Amino acid sequence: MSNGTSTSDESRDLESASSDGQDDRSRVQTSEPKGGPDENGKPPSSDGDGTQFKVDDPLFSQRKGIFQNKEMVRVGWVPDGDRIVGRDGYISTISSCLNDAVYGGAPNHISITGKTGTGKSLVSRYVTRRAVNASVEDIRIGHTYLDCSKSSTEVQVISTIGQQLNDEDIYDEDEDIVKMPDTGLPKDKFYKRLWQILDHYDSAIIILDEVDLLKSDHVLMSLAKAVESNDTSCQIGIIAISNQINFFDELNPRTKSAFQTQELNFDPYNANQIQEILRGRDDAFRDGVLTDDVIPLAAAFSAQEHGDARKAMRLFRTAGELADREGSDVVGEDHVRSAQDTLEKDRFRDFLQGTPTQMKAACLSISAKSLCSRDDYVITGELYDAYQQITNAIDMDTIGIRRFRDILDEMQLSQVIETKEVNMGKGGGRHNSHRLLHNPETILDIVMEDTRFREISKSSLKRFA
Ligand SMILES: Nc1ncnc2c1ncn2[C@@H]1O[C@H](COP(=O)(O)OP(=O)(O)OP(=O)(O)O)[C@@H](O)[C@H]1O
Repeated sequence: MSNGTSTSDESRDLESASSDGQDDRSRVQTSEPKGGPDENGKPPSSDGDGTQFKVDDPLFSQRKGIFQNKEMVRVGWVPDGDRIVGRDGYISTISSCLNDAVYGGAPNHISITGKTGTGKSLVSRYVTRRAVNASVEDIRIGHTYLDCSKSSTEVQVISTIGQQLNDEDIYDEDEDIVKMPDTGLPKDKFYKRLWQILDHYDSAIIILDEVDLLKSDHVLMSLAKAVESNDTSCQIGIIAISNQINFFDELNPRTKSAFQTQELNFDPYNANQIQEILRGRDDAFRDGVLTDDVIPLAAAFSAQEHGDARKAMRLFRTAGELADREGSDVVGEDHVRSAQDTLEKDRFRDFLQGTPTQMKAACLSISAKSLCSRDDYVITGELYDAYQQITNAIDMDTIGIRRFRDILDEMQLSQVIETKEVNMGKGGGRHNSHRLLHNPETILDIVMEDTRFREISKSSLKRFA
């Protein structure tokens, strides 16, 4: 199998792999000792500016790490086609939509929906890269990838696309170099500069990931109509990606009429496909370090969440990092379980960050219930009782049942809980009943990080349930 390339513009992935694909430990190992011996007779090294350091510095391990090429298990790494599993049909449809760009013609716009971790970004970036490489002589294809969760206003989108495409000196009609700042210009000037930059290309493929997070869809219309409006001669093809299945139906009608797309919906993976995806990256690890259980277990955890390859890749990488950190020579089942726990905590911490204290108290109440009761589902009234006891115990304001229901709705939307309606039988009526989708211990650990909840110990929770 051949290695793919990484793209520098990966923005959603916060993991810190080094850009050359080597982890930091292997770089320490390759430092060549220079200069005279130290007080123990060992040769000292220099970091190039004359600072001396010892090769056997106890801060750093001299052992070989778990990874051979950690970059390959970074979520944003774009592999070659032989490592892409089960996406041939989508690859073929997207490539036919982009085909005209290869000759400098107009690519078709594409809208892609699908659950998280179904390969939408990967396949879009992979096919775009193939199209750019396949362009016929003298045809220039510009390509950009933009994460709209980071660039969500119209100006941010325009300036980011302009900056990414402005990779060499482009001159305007007055022979001045076109510069694309982040801010400080009226909107029409941003657009003018973008059109000048785009004129430099025959066609451009613009990937807008998380497009539902755009503050306004006007920018989609402007880009889609740019040639028709004589703003630029560059033929633009937009690949717009969203997790929200209805996003494209809900566009403003004017945008929808300008932005006609080939629609694709990516299916989730099954556990076997996830295993295959991970096996396609096992050479990220050194030979023989992965025990047999690692890939099936990581795939099973990810398959529980609709077959999310993003989660699988994170588990795979984090398990390796944990093994590396504890100085283990192998990655085992325990590392995958700990990775699952770490990632779940991170995810829950992200969710709770910035939410009101009331949300934390509500989370605590359902965690207490699910720790102490054999019944998976708890009706709203019982949860509210537990919540009230908790807020009273720590002398916190208590919200009314209506607002509490809103909080439960929010928890359901964020997939912290699952809610169903239950019929309590004759005279009992119908009630909403809720089930925690996470490990209650994990949630307790995170909620307890907030000092206001510290006085409630884990052991005392039972009395609230
Ligand atoms: N078919 C596949 N073959 C190999 N690797 C894959 C495949 N699908 C996804 N991956 C890997 O899984 C991870 C997540 O994929 P990707 O980011 O493309 O998903 P996504 O659908 O765009 O997710 P999100 O909606 O969360 O952005 C990446 O590391 C990607 O390389």
